[in-house]
Amino acid sequence: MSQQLSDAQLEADLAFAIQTAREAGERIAGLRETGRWTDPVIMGDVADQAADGYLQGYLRGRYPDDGILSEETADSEARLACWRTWIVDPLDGTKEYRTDRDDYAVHVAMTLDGVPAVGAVALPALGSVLWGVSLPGRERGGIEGSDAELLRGDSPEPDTHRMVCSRSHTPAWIERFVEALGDTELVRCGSVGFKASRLLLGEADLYVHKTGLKEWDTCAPEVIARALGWHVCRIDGSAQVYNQADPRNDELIICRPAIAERVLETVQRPGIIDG
Ligand SMILES: Nc1ncnc2c1ncn2[C@@H]1O[C@H](COP(=O)(O)O)[C@@H](OP(=O)(O)O)[C@H]1O
Ligand SMILES: [Mg+2]
Repeated sequence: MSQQLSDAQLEADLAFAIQTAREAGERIAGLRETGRWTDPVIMGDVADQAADGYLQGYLRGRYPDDGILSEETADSEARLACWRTWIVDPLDGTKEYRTDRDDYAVHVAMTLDGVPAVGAVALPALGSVLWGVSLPGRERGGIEGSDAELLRGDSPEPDTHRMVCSRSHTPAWIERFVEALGDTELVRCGSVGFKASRLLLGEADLYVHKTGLKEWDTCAPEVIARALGWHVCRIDGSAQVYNQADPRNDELIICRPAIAERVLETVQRPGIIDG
């Protein structure tokens, strides 16, 4: 990172991420509550567009020189030249939103030269927003709209690990992985942001996914997990680099640093995810 973000700018960016994630989330929760759309797919599309329009309008107005990468808007290579790029998922966990479940989220993150910096994950059905700053040396995170305290990555390990995995894109290798890791039970739910929130709220310990993720799925959840000292990496152990020309990044591991080596050794063992 060649340039430095001032403390004042960091505060403003964080407040902006929290506010816009919360307000976009309130909009899509409200849309669903109206009961106006009886076709769940149409309702999901309407919510996607409503949240995206809101986020894009706010972002373009406030930060006209920053890059934007959103799941719901045609991509532009202009963002590749930007020091600051916002990466947003207006509705993560679309399938769950459509089926009246609580496990969906709005993600708003900001990256600096591809490094995750600021993030907010709104959980509209729960009325809360998790937030974080993951810049090295300036890490901090928390939750608004809830009395809960977020768990740090060095919090004690339970004897049996609870691993969150996708409800609707459950990979075939997951049972092999869980058996090889031992003492692990599966918790299936939607949305990357919602899954990361399970770890930070003490309801799960580990998240491993291999295929189909995009930068907007992982960026804001990664920021918050890193901000609280959780280990976040790809399946080969390397760090995600954001604002790439191809937003498909596929993989994500989030776990406590204390078990990172064991998780990586198990997931990389021949025949586990490549079998
Ligand atoms: N195998 C796969 N193929 C396509 N998309 C996938 C995928 N695995 C995860 N995703 C995407 O990652 C997000 C979280 O998935 P899941 O809820 O299954 O964990 C979803 O984003 P959206 O809901 O924003 O489309 C989903 O589309
Ligand atoms: Mg998504």
